[in-house]
Amino acid sequence: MARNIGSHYTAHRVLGRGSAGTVWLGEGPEGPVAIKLLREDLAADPDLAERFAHERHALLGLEHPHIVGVRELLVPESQHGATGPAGANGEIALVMDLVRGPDLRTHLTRERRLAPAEAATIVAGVASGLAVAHAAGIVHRDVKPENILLDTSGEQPVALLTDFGVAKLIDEPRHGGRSGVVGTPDYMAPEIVEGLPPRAAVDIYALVTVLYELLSGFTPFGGGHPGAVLRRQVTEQVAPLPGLPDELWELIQQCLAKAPASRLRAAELASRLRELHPALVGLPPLDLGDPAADEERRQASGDADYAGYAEHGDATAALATAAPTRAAVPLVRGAAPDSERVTHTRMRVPDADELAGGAHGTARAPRAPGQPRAGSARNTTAGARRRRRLAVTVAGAAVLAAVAGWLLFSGGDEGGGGDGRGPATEVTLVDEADVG
Ligand SMILES: Nc1ncnc2c1ncn2[C@@H]1O[C@H](COP(=O)(O)OP(=O)(O)OP(=O)(O)O)[C@@H](O)[C@H]1O
Repeated sequence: MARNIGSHYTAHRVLGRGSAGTVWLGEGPEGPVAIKLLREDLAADPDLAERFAHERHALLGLEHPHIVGVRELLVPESQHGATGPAGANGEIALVMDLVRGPDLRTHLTRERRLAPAEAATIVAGVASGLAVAHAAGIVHRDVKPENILLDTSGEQPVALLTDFGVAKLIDEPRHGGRSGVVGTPDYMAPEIVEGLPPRAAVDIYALVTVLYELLSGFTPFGGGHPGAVLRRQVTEQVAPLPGLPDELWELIQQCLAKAPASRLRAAELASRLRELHPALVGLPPLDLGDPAADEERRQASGDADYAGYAEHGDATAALATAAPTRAAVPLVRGAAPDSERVTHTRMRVPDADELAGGAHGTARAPRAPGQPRAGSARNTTAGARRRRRLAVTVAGAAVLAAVAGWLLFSGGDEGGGGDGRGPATEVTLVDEADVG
């Protein structure tokens, strides 16, 4: 049912849901738009509304061919002061350019692996958008395939990064309150796990993790329990992908360096990928085996919905019929899932004995390059439809450091069940719903 958003916009139908809210297909004075309505509990937080209002210029000022433009920001009347228009009914809404096409997750789920030239083009575009944001002092903090949209309305698909600044705004500590770390473990740079403040290099790490995933069909350190994923981010080296040109592989390794300063900057990443592009043209997707799973995945991803995006003449209708393919995935503090298909798991803070107990059971069987990690939800067909994300809320940096230490020294890829002790740290594990 249509609803009014502010005085100029109408939301018609849901395009998709994320952890922070729901994205609607809407209409404004200048035509179709996408409207992201923040969850009610977030919008009701006066501090958060204030932060959004405060960041109005940054959010609205980011303009780049590879960034989804934010046209308007609506915040509750009492909060916005003289900074901009009010959202109706106490809502916080971001009015965005409507992108006519699937997100990169949907595309990758269907294709399983992309040809190196296509992957490089997508990532180079997003990197050039990041370069502009970083130059403006804005770190995205949640780069992942779900936040990269593919505009398929032109001759060539164009990748656009969305959700700029939202993770940061939601994650900022309340006055005198708890600080938090929000993210998606598979894309989380090691320095975040170690409790350092996220700088531009975390976006590079996440984006090149996306590049690796586009090429291989899996993330370098994904699979198993989120705690194990975070531990690998800090301790493991990335496994090589056989068949990649050396220069591309070297670039990937450099950008997945544990030390943030060793990574390329966004503009360098974009230009290096563009320089490499001619050598990548014509290379097929990596052959890492398992064609039966490829076909199953393609069917499970819903060819009919996807085909709708390719109809340039009626892209908006295609968007409408394809939505929503995934359910809410709470990543954020106090997330209240609005889907019945999500689950939560809690992981407690280790006690002193466990922290002192050191490593046990961390050894994993060696994995041939390209082979799925044992126990990896991501790398099974079912796993393609059930993705895991994580919210880590900590009561201060000291607790985060303890958790990081525990992640480093505790064992077991599937461990982490809690017994209710140590409520200071909460890890919320969410299984994303079936996209089929
Ligand atoms: N500007 C847009 N134009 C068209 N569709 C959009 C736009 N922004 C978001 N969407 C659709 O809405 C869905 C939900 O977006 P949203 O940003 O809320 O969540 P997410 O990024 O998938 O998850 P999370 O916020 O939990 O990381 C996206 O997957 C995408 O399909």
